[in-house]
Amino acid sequence: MTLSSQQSFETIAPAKLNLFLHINGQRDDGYHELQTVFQLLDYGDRMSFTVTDNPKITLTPDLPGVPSEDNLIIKAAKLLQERFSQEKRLPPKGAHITLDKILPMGGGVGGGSSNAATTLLVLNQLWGLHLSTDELRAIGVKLGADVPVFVLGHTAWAEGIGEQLTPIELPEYWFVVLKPQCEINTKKIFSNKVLTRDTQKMRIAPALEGDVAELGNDCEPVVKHLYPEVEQALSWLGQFGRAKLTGTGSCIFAKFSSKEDANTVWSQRPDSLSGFIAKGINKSPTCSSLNIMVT
Ligand SMILES: C[C@@](CO)(OP(=O)(O)O)[C@H](O)COP(=O)(O)OP(=O)(O)OC[C@H]1O[C@@H](n2ccc(N)nc2=O)[C@H](O)[C@@H]1O
Ligand SMILES: Nc1ncnc2c1ncn2[C@@H]1O[C@H](COP(=O)(O)OP(=O)(O)O)[C@@H](O)[C@H]1O
Repeated sequence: MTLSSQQSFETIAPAKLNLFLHINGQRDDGYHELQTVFQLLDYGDRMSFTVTDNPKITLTPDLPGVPSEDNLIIKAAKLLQERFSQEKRLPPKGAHITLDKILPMGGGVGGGSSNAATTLLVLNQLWGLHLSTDELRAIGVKLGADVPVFVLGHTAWAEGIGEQLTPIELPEYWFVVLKPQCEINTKKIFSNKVLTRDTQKMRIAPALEGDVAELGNDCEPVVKHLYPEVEQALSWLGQFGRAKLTGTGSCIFAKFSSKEDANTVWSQRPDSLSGFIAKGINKSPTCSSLNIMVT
């Protein structure tokens, strides 16, 4: 049975970590050129989708602080509805979507982008649109630089503004991800005058595992300066391994070779730090259950 003959679908929208993040320049449109590795995690928001004949897109529950029209899920569904009308020349279908948000917002783990990509992948199939993954990636990048990697649905080496992707296979390590008590606006960090913007480009996705461990995040000095709570969290986690910022923060992480080691550190964390433990995965659960080939 294909998904287009189904009416409902439930899945996890996974989180990501940036195992390192280099900023190599700035384009004329203000966006920054990056090199990074996106590591997908086996931890994320639960989402469900039910097709409706009525063209309305509804989402429950509301996300506190995010008006419905700004929610990336609604924006993604509406962009896809426009394509539906163009391709099928029929009145568009609608959807009822539920979101069980567990990922910290403004945390650099890509929750909003992952929600948007999951919406594109699932509704593409439930509405019987049959757009290719490349077409969905092109729609996704209009919603945010981080969306295409979640459409690809694979841990990846990334360049450009984060949309030029090469899938890679990494060992499935465990990560302790800690969330200091602050949310960080991506734009605020990227517009900071003293942000490093001239890290030399690496010529190729390095033989990743060893090399990536040594590489840092160019946003870290600015974020540590503006948010002392991030600096404190980094020094606490740094006692147990190499601790790094993900994206523009505020979450930080360190890698462990077993769940037990990760748990030992997690159980000792200060009360001021929330977060989660997760395993690194190569392929996203949504792409696996939708039988999408990674290319
Ligand atoms: C920095 C990264 C690294 O993974 O992650 P987060 O910390 O946000 O998760 C991403 O590139 C963020 O992607 P995303 O959160 O989708 O960003 P967008 O909505 O496209 O952009 C938000 C703002 O960040 C700036 N921006 C974003 C990406 C980029 N390559 N250069 C930029 O200068 C732009 O000012 C833009 O207005
Ligand atoms: N579905 C969504 N989930 C989370 N955030 C969303 C969503 N839609 C819009 N947003 C907005 O995007 C901002 C950044 O989202 P998020 O992906 O959680 O953080 P980050 O980009 O730091 O990983 C949020 O603070 C919120 O204002």
